[in-house]
Amino acid sequence: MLDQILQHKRQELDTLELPPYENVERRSLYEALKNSHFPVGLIAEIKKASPSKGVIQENFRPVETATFYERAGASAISVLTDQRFFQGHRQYISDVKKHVRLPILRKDFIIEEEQVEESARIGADAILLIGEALEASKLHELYNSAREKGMEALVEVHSEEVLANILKHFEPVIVGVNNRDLTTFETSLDQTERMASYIPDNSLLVSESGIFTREDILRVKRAGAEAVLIGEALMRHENPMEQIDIMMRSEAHERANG
Ligand SMILES: O=P(O)(O)OC[C@@H](O)[C@@H](O)c1c[nH]c2ccccc12
Repeated sequence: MLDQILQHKRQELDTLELPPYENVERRSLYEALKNSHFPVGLIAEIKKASPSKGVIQENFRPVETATFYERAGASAISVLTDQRFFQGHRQYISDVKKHVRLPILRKDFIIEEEQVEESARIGADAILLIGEALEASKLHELYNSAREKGMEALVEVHSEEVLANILKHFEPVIVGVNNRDLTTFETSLDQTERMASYIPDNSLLVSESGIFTREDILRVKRAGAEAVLIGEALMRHENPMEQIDIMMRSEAHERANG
């Protein structure tokens, strides 16, 4: 599946037209995650559909959902912009950015410099860079480019080998472990537990995908995650604020902390 997506991205790049610059104030994803008032930072994701689950939310209203996430105390918002496989759009970033004060992560398959420039123009605060989709040297180059443009990057990995390769080049400030294998869609929180010991001490670990309950959150937190990235569990709920409350603010957290 990942190969198919990347092939499509390369085709899209041939006709990519850069939009004009949105005049935005950039916000730090890292700071927002560190300063979470929940026991872990929360990146709340906006996605209409995915290749593994099909349409997740029929009545899709990205701006409204983003404002609910913000009111419920999320640290940051992730917005899918891939059209073909996730029914996203780059316009959603500009729209959401106008209505919330949280940092916004552009969730897409970024493989070339033009997409980094595009992300800066539409007002993204951070971009996703997927270890499994990029050569480590290319990933490093795009990472530096994002930083130069005033953005941050969430460097996502699934496997230990891919992480090891990246660490030969540099230590990303924010590392995401994707619990989902993008080639098979197999998802297991074991992945965060397996990978945690390989993450550099100074990197902030985000556990991504397949998180549905407060027990799931406690589990990845215990493994060392300082933040979680949650999509489906919030998008399927008709009241995402209540769902965030249930998952993030539980007494179970207080017991675990106290
Ligand atoms: O909906 P979930 O299982 O909570 O997962 C969210 C997020 O981790 C997932 O959308 C994701 C993680 N890495 C990606 C890379 C591309 C597209 C999507 C993703």
